[in-house]
Amino acid sequence: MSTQHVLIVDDEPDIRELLEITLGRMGLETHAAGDLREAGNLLRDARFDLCLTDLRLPDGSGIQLVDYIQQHHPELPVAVISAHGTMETAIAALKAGAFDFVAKPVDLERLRALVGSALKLNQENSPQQPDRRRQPLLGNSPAMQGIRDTVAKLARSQAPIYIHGESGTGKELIARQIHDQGPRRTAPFVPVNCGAIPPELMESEFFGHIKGSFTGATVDRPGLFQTAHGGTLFLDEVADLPLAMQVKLLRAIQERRIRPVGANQETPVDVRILSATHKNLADEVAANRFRQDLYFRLNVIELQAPPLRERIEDLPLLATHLLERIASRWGHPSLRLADGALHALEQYPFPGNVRELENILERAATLCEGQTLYARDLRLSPPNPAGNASTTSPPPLAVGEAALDTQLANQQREVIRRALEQTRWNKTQAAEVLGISFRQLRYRLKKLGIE
Ligand SMILES: Nc1ncnc2c1ncn2[C@@H]1O[C@H](COP(=O)(O)OP(=O)(O)OP(=O)(O)O)[C@@H](O)[C@H]1O
Repeated sequence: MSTQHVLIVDDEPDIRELLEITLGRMGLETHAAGDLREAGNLLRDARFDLCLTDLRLPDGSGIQLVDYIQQHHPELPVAVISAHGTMETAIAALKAGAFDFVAKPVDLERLRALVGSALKLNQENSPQQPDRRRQPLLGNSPAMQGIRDTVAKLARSQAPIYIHGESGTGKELIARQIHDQGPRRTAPFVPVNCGAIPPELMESEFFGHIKGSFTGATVDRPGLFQTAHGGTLFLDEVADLPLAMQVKLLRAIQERRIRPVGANQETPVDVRILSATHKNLADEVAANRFRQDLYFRLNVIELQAPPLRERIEDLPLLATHLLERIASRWGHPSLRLADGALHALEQYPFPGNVRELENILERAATLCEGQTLYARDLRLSPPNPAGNASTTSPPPLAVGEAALDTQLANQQREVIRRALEQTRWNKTQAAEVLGISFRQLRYRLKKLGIE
């Protein structure tokens, strides 16, 4: 691989030297500039793979350089070095498009991790491995196209992103895309439903614990931060975090260090934080249920996931895609929607958004006869304005009881397995996802013969 070039912009010779030595040891070629003007000249004359800039320069601010690079060299990742206590400027730099920041005094381990991630960005152009497990973010509505463009941009940065949107609008899918398209994609994406962890276990879930730290801690156990090291931690339903945990989380994010329960030492962690909730986080702050300082740290960049009813033009594409998924999961031949059924769906408000669409189609696929789903198979709750659709529907079902039972059992098995996989086999969380109690889940696992 050819040598990679890094532009270092800092007016302090000591820091420049430290950076040049550290990066040189990583096999990188460094070029240094003492101010904005010199940096501009170097950027015009040579090609760089990364730029590291101080925020305070003799002839201007590092944010100006971030802006300049965004405009003239959008492919070049730029990270800023901020003096301690200027967190707000560092956040402003992230908003301007810097991909990350490192605080002074520079922690060399952290610097090396940052440089490593930045240089992976340049390999982005290599063709992506097709990955069948990756779900695309579907929809050609202007709103969805906008989200895909923003995701592509945000994936390159390390800035915390807060995704706001109603339940089932695809917030987790968006977070996954940000992870999958960024330099951290080979490391884990760890989703956590903050509302599903019992408060007394929260600290140990997030930070891990060491053997003997409390009754039941029989082995050392890593927490979510350690599991996500090098990757992304997605805090879903972040508004549900208890206040005591919010303080600890803020500290972990700020210091980029955690202390496992019962440990004497802190451990450095390198995790990008994405978060989401269907609640209005600003309202939660106003009601003193969410800490303002944590809100500012999480909400550096906000993304809105639009409700399905506001981009109903995406429905045919989504429905086709979801039906393909259902058919292939069940080993069915392809399924299709009758025109009347599509029309009925287009009139429906979808309070549960894409997830609800998926559930409606899955249920309809169980109930329908043959390969076509008709309006009445959908069982939409409000009065169906496409009432005339029934005239185009076939006669009532003639499926035998036993066959229906088997289909329903298969469907349940499938949905439960998905919930378990999604929650990394955490039965308490899986029960929550499924909207049933833990006992009910245990009962069903036994009944359906799932181990
Ligand atoms: N644009 C989309 N394209 C394809 N599938 C989508 C899209 N949006 C959502 N989905 C699908 O809808 C389901 C719900 O999405 P997801 O879990 O990301 O929503 P969410 O907003 O995180 O939900 P919740 O608020 O309940 O946590 C998933 O199966 C997801 O794959």
